Amino acid sequence: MTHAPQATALYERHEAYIPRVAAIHDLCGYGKCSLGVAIPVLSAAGCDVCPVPTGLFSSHTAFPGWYMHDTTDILSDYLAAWQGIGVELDAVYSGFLGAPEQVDIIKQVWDTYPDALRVVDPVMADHGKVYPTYTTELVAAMGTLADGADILTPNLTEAAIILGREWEGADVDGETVRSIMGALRERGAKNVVLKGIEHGDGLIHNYVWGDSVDFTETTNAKLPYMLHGTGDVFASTLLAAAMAGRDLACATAFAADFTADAMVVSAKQPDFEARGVSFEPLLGKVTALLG
Ligand SMILES: Nc1ncnc2c1ncn2[C@@H]1O[C@H](COP(=O)(O)OP(=O)(O)O)[C@@H](O)[C@H]1O
Ligand SMILES: Cc1ncc(COP(=O)(O)O)c(C=O)c1O
Repeated sequence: MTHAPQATALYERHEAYIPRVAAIHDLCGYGKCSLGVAIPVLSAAGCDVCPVPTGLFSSHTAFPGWYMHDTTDILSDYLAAWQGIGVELDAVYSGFLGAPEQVDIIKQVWDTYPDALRVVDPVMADHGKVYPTYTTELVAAMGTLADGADILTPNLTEAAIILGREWEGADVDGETVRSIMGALRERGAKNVVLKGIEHGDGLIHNYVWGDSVDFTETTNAKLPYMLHGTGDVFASTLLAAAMAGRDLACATAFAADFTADAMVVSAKQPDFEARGVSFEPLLGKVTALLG
């Protein structure tokens, strides 16, 4: 007998209610990523997005000569002021961070809002390499944040770092996928979405597994180019679908399809490989999640 994967929604959407999401990411002046993706995508899903900037960047670090301003010093007062005016949150979505102290600040936010959904995109590395602004301390701290997530969305490099394992490239077999996801769950992550796996079949595979979803795989044709910002588009659309009341199997499939569609739109723009992923014309698909 075959067993159809089961999944239950992590967030129950009530028709007239607008959920509030704290988006804890950097702000980039140029390049499609982080808050520049999270704010429009979650807003299109009818969420009230409250940004917490972890840093200010002139551009995505894929561009040479980028400038960064670390905002760690302002964050405690910034968040205390929210408490002063009684801000309530339904979800806390963190991504690219500027310093290890920011992990403690996010854990304080979790403590302040114990019922809010904790979504951790452990943005810190790709293709076996840590991003240039990430120190050893920040990488270690990010691992502890991953352990407290309700939804954790690492790529293979980030998963290997969190688990202290060797990065084996993007082409890993099904047994390795289960072993990585099982180990991340054992450390404490409730649901894991493992992104960007290849099995040499011309497809990109994403996997989701956790307390609220049986082990499920989604596949998309692998497009013959890479663009910066796709990780943020994937995580933001996944959360948009979850906040619209979709279960994580549906949300993962939605995110993978949306990201691939955005990559196709991007390829029609001038100089597209430099400008990163363009998703703006597709935001109506996110709003349609509410229909
Ligand atoms: N070349 C591609 N073709 C199709 N989908 C892609 C491609 N690159 C990325 N994606 C989609 O975007 C998701 C996020 O990928 P990626 O940008 O590699 O994440 P990260 O930046 O966090 O490593 C993938 O899991 C996949 O669904
Ligand atoms: C400033 C900044 N923000 C966010 C990201 C994450 O971007 P991506 O979605 O391309 O993984 C990066 C990656 O290098 C970055 O440099």
